[in-house]
Amino acid sequence: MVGGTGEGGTGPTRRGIDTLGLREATLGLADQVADAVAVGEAVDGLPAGEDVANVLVLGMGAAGAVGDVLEAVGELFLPVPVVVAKGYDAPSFLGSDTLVVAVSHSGDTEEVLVAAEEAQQAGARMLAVTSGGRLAELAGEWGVPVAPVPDGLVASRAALGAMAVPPLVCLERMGLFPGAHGWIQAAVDQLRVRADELSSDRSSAVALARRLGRSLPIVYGSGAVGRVAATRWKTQVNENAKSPAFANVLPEAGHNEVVGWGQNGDLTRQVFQMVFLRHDEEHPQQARRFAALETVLDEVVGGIHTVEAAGEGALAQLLDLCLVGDAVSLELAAQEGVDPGPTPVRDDLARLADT
Ligand SMILES: O=P(O)(O)OC[C@H]1O[C@](O)(CO)[C@@H](O)[C@@H]1O
Repeated sequence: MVGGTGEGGTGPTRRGIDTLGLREATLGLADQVADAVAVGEAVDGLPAGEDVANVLVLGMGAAGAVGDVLEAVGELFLPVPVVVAKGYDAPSFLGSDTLVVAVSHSGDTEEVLVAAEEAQQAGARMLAVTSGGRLAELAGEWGVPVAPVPDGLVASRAALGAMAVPPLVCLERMGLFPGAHGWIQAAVDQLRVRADELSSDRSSAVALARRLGRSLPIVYGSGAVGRVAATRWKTQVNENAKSPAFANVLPEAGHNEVVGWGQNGDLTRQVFQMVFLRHDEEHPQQARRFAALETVLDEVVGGIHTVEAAGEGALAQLLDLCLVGDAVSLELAAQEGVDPGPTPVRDDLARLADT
């Protein structure tokens, strides 16, 4: 369910330009997840699961989001901690009892390659998730198993299922995530239902994008599921709609960020709208806090919208929220006439940093 306050409403929508075909790839998440199960099952030469003390995921941007998903799953289901490293450096606990999952769609993301080399030198057990590039070459040299990302997935940010699911299946095969197949199947079932709804011109994503208009969204989620989904919403709005967006996690934000709301309310009301991501895993006390937050924020933001996850289990609900956010980001792009594919500012940044 998507609901809320604020201006706008449903109506005929423009699909706009989409040179990479991100919309089709995004709405195909259910098939992507289902296909990725077979990829995870086919990975050869997995390291032993015995005595794995921790899991370290290396990834940047959308591949870092894969790490966030694995971290949330770890928090909810795994007997060992999962940590995500989004940068050049691997954490100091890295050792032979660490399972390192190096994720890069292109296989050429510099930070991941540097941290993966460090992991290899530390004698970590490794798995690479990539469609090729230098990471695939290194994996070949090191004898590291690879979960291949299939050709045809247009960008890292449209390959969340293809990159996150094989490691989950591998974790199950290594004895670290019993029941993974069942939770993944529940996610596929829900993603099919959601994609049906989202493909309509009068979908909840179209309606929410219209209400958000040209405001800056601030996305709040709670717990592991809400934290990861809110961050994914933010980054997808950034990358697809090329718009500023922000995310924070409850209950922590209630202890600091929320304290700043109220001052300059005339200004914040013109600029920001809130999106609350709700799910069945949230702490009962959190439900009361969301209601209280609506009262506190009502006067100082342009609108408050609630998106409720559906599906059986935490993984289904997490991916469900991600899919809605992906769709909203694409609708925001369409309604502003923005092509979601190219990311010129990031390309400029990389060029400037390399000169
Ligand atoms: O999965 P990859 O290819 O490592 O890309 C990770 C991130 O880096 C970029 O390719 C470029 O910054 C992003 O599109 C992506 O989110």
